[in-house]
Amino acid sequence: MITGAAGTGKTSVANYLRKQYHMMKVITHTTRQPRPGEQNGVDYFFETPTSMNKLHLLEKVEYDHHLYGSSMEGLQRGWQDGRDDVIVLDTAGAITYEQQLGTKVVVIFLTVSNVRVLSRRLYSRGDRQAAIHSRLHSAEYQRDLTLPDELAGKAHVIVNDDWQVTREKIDQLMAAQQR
Ligand SMILES: Nc1nc2c(ncn2[C@@H]2O[C@H](COP(=O)(O)OP(=O)(O)O)[C@@H](O)[C@H]2O)c(=O)[nH]1
Ligand SMILES: Nc1ncnc2c1ncn2[C@@H]1O[C@H](COP(=O)(O)OP(=O)(O)O)[C@@H](O)[C@H]1O
Repeated sequence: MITGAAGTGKTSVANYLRKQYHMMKVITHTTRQPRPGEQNGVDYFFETPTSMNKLHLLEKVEYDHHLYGSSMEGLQRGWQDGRDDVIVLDTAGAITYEQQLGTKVVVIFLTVSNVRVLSRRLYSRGDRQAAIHSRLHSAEYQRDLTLPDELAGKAHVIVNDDWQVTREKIDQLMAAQQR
């Protein structure tokens, strides 16, 4: 399970785990608009508020004025062929999952040494200026910059300043899990 503020590299780490360790990325649902390059059913299931409300979600949050939630159908895809799942959540969702699944789940909290790099990363990812502004000023983004007390001592904190170093830390974590 990967959590942390916008731009800290959650999606990058999830994609790395998918490619390098053949994990199944859990596709969650959102009412926000797709970003350039995002595909329905790959990055998210893009929903309307009406279609979102019809889903049987395990948990649901509001983040920067949009709804996000995870469904049983999304989670079961990985279980069918015995692969480990990787899911990307805000810290509220991460707390919910950690409390429900306990030791069955490995929690990674991503952060950076200097938060000012985050807006640049969102910009280079192709996010629109207005979306970046709204995101950086949202209460949820501000909250997710800090490891919540509920995850202290449970989450593996990785400072993602340098992608090469982050990859090595993920590899070490994976090796420790397999022991
Ligand atoms: N609790 C919860 N959070 C989710 C879910 N899907 C995505 N998120 C989180 O919602 C937040 C906003 O996601 P997104 O708009 O893709 O922005 P990003 O963090 O900049 O990639 C991120 O913290 C995601 O991890 C979900 O199903 N449940
Ligand atoms: N260590 C890093 N150094 C520079 N850019 C990075 C690093 N890690 C991720 N990125 C880039 O920053 C942007 C945001 O990363 P992303 O994985 O989408 O973050 P999140 O899912 O947490 O919002 C992407 O364009 C990604 O390629």
